[in-house]
Amino acid sequence: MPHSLRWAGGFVRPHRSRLAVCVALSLAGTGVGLAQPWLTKRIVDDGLAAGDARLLVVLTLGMLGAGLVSTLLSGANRLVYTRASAGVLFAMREHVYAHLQTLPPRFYARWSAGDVLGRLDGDLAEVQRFAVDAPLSALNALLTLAGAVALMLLIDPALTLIAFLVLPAQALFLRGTRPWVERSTRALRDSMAALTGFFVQRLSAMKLIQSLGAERQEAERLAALDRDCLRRLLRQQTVGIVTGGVPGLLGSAGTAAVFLWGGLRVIDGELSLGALIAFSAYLGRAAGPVQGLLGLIVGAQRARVSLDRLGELLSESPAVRPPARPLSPTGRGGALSVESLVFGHEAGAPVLDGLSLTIPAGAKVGLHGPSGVGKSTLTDLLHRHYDPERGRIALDGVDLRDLDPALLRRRVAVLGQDAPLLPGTIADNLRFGLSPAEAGALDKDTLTEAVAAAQLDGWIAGLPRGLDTPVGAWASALSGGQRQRIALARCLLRKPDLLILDEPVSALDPAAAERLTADVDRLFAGRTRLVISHRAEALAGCDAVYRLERGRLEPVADTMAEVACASR
Ligand SMILES: Nc1ncnc2c1ncn2[C@@H]1O[C@H](COP(=O)(O)OP(=O)(O)OP(=O)(O)O)[C@@H](O)[C@H]1O
Repeated sequence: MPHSLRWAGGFVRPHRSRLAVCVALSLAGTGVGLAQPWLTKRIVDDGLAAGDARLLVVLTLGMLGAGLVSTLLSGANRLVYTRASAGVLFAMREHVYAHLQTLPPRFYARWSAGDVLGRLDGDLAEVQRFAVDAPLSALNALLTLAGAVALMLLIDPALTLIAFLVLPAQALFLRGTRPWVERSTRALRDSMAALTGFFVQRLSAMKLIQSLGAERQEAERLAALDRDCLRRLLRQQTVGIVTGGVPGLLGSAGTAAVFLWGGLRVIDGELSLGALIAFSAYLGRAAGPVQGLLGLIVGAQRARVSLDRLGELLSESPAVRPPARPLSPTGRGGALSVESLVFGHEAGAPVLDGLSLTIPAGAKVGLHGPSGVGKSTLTDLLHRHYDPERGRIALDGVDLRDLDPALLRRRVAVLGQDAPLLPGTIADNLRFGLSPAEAGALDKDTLTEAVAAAQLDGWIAGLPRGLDTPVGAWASALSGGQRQRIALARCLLRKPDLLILDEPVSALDPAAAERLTADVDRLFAGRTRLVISHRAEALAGCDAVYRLERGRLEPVADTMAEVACASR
């Protein structure tokens, strides 16, 4: 917890001056707020009871002025506070997102998107509330309480004692019900996270749900989650009603006692009516801060749970680290050399076990092998999503671990079987990943050229908005072939030295597969290519073909016969 609090504190620190302004505005607001009951007392006792009309006018105007100042102060406070509080939340979220961007595919295979989203959303907000709101609320509450108590003591010390007799009972009650509050809140948050997870998973698998006719089961599953959420929501509300109601009742008993004893003293002439009215107003103002302070303890416990959950996410370590002093490659031919590579996803179970491969600059090499043998794992290693456990991978003679990962991924492009696109236009997707300067330097002619080279020009010319056509949130309105060709045009614009084609034609029919292979060969002629495929069309024209088996590569003499045999 102390370490996590330090982590959260690091995001609050840059906003200290804004928060100090909030405290100053709160102080001023509290002062003005506390002056109002005092003015009421003077209006009743010195204006009304004494029949002083001039003083009555002055005090009433003072009351109006105090109301105006109080509104302005609280408005300004709210704006400054929102700026600081949102700044803290956004900075924390950006920090967690930056960490998520360093995590390997293995992390995304293990964690559900709903779970990560729940932590990015609910847990971060909980921590932000505690880190920013709690100190300010505590300070505000303490100041208001101290001011109210001081003024109550000034009006009547004995009455103050009577008023505060109920406070220990209220405090004890709230303390006792804390675990109940915490349990019900946690249960509700779990249930809401389950609902978020449901939508994240189901929306991306809607086609599957429809294809398998699982709509009814899924609707029932959602209804069950809703019922569970409603049950927990009602329980949390019941807890809220009780934990808010009982202290409220105790407070009313305290107020009744103040009015009874204070009223008797007013009747006896020992206390003025205005003093009793002002006293009761201060009593009302003191009750809120007390409950607020007790509520902060519950807030701290909730924040602790959220900090733990965020800590789990942040303790996931990146699989690779950028080198302290990256080396610059001497050549730019895209020659690849893999030496005695050993790597496994689980300790002691290597997927690649002593694999060696050399691809001279400009050569096209093919690779195939049974499903699950480690072909995609090899691609992930070549793109440095992981580092080898043993052995070495070098691009143009430089170990990948010595290259800046961003530069490596510019020089090595992967065209996979599913070419995911991001929301935006076709042009946005073509420019994706380029720096603003590079993207700005790409004029429409260059984009059109790349699109024509990828044989998308006919299709794009038929679209009313051409390259500015949005691809939609999931790009599901495009065919697999169209998505793949957009990805191919994107690869072209990045001008890689080494192109890895991981099952590039698996979604295409034989004729389209042949066309795509021929286009890639034409567009990337002279550049190094590694083609991973089960399909003979994709492996056509390779300088050498290897079979991946038991973690190593075996050269294949007759590619076509081998692949045809493997695919039977
Ligand atoms: N994130 C992961 N965590 C644990 N094991 C994994 C992970 N990714 C892959 N594996 C395992 O590593 C092995 C190689 O998987 P990989 O995806 O590289 O195979 P592949 O040859 O590309 O298969 P396919 O041709 O079916 O795509 C498989 O046994 C797979 O279950």
